Amino acid sequence: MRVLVTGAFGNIGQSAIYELINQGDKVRCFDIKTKKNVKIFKRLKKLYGDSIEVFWGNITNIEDIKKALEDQDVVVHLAFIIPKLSATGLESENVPDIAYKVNVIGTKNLIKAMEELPSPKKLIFTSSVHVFGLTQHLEPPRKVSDPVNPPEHYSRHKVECENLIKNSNLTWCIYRLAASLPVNLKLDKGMFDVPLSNRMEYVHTKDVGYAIAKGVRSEDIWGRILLIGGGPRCWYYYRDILEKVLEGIGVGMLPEEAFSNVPFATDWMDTTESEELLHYQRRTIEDYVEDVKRALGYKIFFIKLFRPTVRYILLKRSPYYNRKYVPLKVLWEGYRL
Ligand SMILES: O=c1ccn([C@@H]2O[C@H](COP(=O)(O)OP(=O)(O)O[C@H]3O[C@H](CO)[C@@H](O)[C@H](O)[C@H]3O)[C@@H](O)[C@H]2O)c(=O)[nH]1
Repeated sequence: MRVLVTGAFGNIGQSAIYELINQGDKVRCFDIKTKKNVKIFKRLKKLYGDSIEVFWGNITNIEDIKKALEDQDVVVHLAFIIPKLSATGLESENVPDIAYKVNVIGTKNLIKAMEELPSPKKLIFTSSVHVFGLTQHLEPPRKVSDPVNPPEHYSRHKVECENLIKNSNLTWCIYRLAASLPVNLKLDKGMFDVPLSNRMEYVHTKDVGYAIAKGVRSEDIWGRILLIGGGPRCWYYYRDILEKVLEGIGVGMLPEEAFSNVPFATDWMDTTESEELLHYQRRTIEDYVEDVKRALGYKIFFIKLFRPTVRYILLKRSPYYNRKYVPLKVLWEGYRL
């Protein structure tokens, strides 16, 4: 199959490309031409040869999309400005107008361009658990039949896009993703915005890529909204996820007072249907930590060596950590080489 992937060089995009090519599909990547994306494409081209091509373009320009759509069978639409750990370096909540243009107008353009084709194509769109809103007071897990209640620009954009897609004449499937962290993890101050006691389902980016690749070839997913998460064994509190990652890379867990206590829009989800259809739940958070360690390589030695300094720098980035001086005990906690 020929698959057009928008936002191909982001976190989920790169995982999807790998799995699509692995199952024998040809991938056309649609993304903005930045230095970083050009570098990623060069690396992927070396690995995948004729199975991959690129179409540099802007999702806000419908003519770019029309050209990219030629001869494709399925579209996987990932291009979006997300709230945290965004590949673009922009965060939807800081630049809501720019984000709206890319997220909603971009999706509108894509739908319009696809609808104008002689035979409209299939579309997989990645939405997010965020659309359920702040649900910590409700009994988990979230079900697909639960109402949406988007609390921020990003999830309002997702709900608007979901509705546009549902009301289109395309053959569509919507994947609402749980928290899926990139393997090349950057620890930025956004990590402090989630309360440690917040429920959060984890899903490995490679498993999302696998679910997308399986979905492209599936007969059964169309017309459905699927909740895509790691399943009950990946039902965590944010504290568990963060602790595993920070311990794994040698930084060590940071004190509770550095974190927000305003609830965050993540939760556990009922993924029974998606797992039955796609059989994608293959990895756990432990696999992720190993992947992050591998990606960091020798840098882990230096993180461990300079652990108190790294902890100091991180804590000073927290908008919630009000202490003028970070106690030595906090900085040196768990230090060993
Ligand atoms: O105008 C733009 C802005 C962004 N992008 C690309 O979109 C991708 C976004 O990637 P990233 O920021 O790493 O996001 P992901 O973690 O991959 O986000 C995926 O998963 C999210 C849910 O977790 C969804 O909201 C997103 O749509 C989906 O791309 C990148 O390649 C960007 O270059 C564009 O093509 N055009």
